[in-house]
Amino acid sequence: MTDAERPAIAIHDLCKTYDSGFEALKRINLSIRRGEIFALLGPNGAGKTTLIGIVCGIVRPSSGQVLADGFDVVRDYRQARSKIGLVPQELSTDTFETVWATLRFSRGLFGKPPNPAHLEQVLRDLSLWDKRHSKIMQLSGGMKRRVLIAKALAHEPDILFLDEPTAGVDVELRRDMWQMVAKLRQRGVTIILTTHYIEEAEQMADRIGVINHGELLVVEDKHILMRKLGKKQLLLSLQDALESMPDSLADLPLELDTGGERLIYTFDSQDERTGIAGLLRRLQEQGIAFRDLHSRESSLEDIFVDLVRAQR
Ligand SMILES: Nc1ncnc2c1ncn2[C@@H]1O[C@H](COP(=O)(O)OP(=O)(O)OP(=O)(O)O)[C@@H](O)[C@H]1O
Repeated sequence: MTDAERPAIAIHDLCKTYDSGFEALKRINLSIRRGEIFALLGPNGAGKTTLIGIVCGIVRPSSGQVLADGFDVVRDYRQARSKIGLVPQELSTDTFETVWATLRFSRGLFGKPPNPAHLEQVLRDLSLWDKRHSKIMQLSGGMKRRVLIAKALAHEPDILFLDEPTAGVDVELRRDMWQMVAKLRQRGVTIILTTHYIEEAEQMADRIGVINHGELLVVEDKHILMRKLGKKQLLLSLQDALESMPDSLADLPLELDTGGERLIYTFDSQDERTGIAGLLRRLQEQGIAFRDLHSRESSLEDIFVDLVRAQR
């Protein structure tokens, strides 16, 4: 396999059972391509942080194998880890050290020779250059988050993990972060992120993985996922509210919404026959009049909620 063909991360039959006996990951198989932005989505407790922890060598797998750029994360821990930058969820950066010293030290930990020009670039990209001599504990929460990212990039990793990068950050920082992600991607860095803001994944990611109860439910190209699992809906605002769905319409994929004031008709966006003409005819026969109608397509969030619900 050439360098270009080798996946950034290759996960084979990965299982994790914590000492408590809790099975956090159940035979995960996943290959992350070089240079892609991969969004890992899942509800609370799904196993995302456990998975990231294993890839980054923080959590020990129970069985299975993970390769980062070809290096086994357990056996070749140092080489594997040097390929990876991790921006963790938690802020554990409250130190007396300055921003600059922290970055220099972090780079040194990975055995990389000093490179002040690289560190300067990272700090400038994150609007932290003016703060380089500040002690980290004196920075604001948003600035500390920027430092976490800078720290993860100090050793020039090829693979970057962002665990809930935008949870609780303000609009400006969120925008800066996404600009930075776009820039890193242009340089060929592989980016894996978890987020509760599914809209962000919808905008940024090339591929989406959905995990729940330690199982990967889907891994798919974002556009294919939206096309395959996306539904379209026709929303009809009724002239007069209905108390309940008339029996005569029970055979249709219809729901009554907002106190009987709206009918929602769901159809498959791939299907040529939408059934809308038939629906409108039947409504007319029933004397159900509407004052407005519009259509909407399911968002990634709708698809995500459906997938997780279906597993339950
Ligand atoms: N050290 C541990 N011992 C026992 N169980 C654990 C441990 N760490 C995590 N778990 C359990 O494993 C499951 C997965 O946790 P994990 O943190 O990986 O989920 P997550 O998808 O990252 O959730 P969140 O979105 O809330 O961060 C949870 O049920 C959690 O309680």
